[in-house]
Amino acid sequence: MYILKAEHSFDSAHFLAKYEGKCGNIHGHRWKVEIEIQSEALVNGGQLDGMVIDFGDLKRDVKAMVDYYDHALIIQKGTMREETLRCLREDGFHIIEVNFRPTAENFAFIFHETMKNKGYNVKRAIVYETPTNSAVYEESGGNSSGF
Ligand SMILES: Nc1nc2c(c(=O)[nH]1)N=C([C@H](O)[C@H](O)COP(=O)(O)OP(=O)(O)OP(=O)(O)O)CN2
Ligand SMILES: [Zn+2]
Repeated sequence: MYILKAEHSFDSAHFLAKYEGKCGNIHGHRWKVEIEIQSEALVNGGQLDGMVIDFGDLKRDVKAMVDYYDHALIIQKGTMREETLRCLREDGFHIIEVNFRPTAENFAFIFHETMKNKGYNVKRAIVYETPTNSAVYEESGGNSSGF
């Protein structure tokens, strides 16, 4: 089994609604995202000879995915007053509303599914919220579709 890994980071702020403690306040992270893809075989012949896929293509797709969240305030829908949201937006702040609680676990799942939907055979997605805290999502039983 071959496993390729690409990583990219994004900087964004979030808060955990209904969380008792400091993470209930707006705070920022440099989120690091690692995507691993797997393949039993390598390409035979041509430009991709000896590769699973070109690292350049994998890196481009991971970067595009995480760049969407870069330098934004990520808010779970329904956890901030509409008026506050409107004022922040009117003042030019970049707000991204998501329909999940913005935890490392949920981001790991979202990034796994996003890459899978692009056709990659994703082994796992790892999201570091801090240099020492990370969450992993992988499908139980493995996944053998895609690249
Ligand atoms: N299982 C999870 N637990 C927590 C998550 C999460 O995504 N999944 N997230 C948070 C907060 O967002 C928080 O930012 C992380 O908290 P913490 O580990 O306390 O990080 P710090 O590096 O700021 O901790 P210090 O020890 O103060 O340096 C909470 N839990
Ligand atoms: Zn946090």
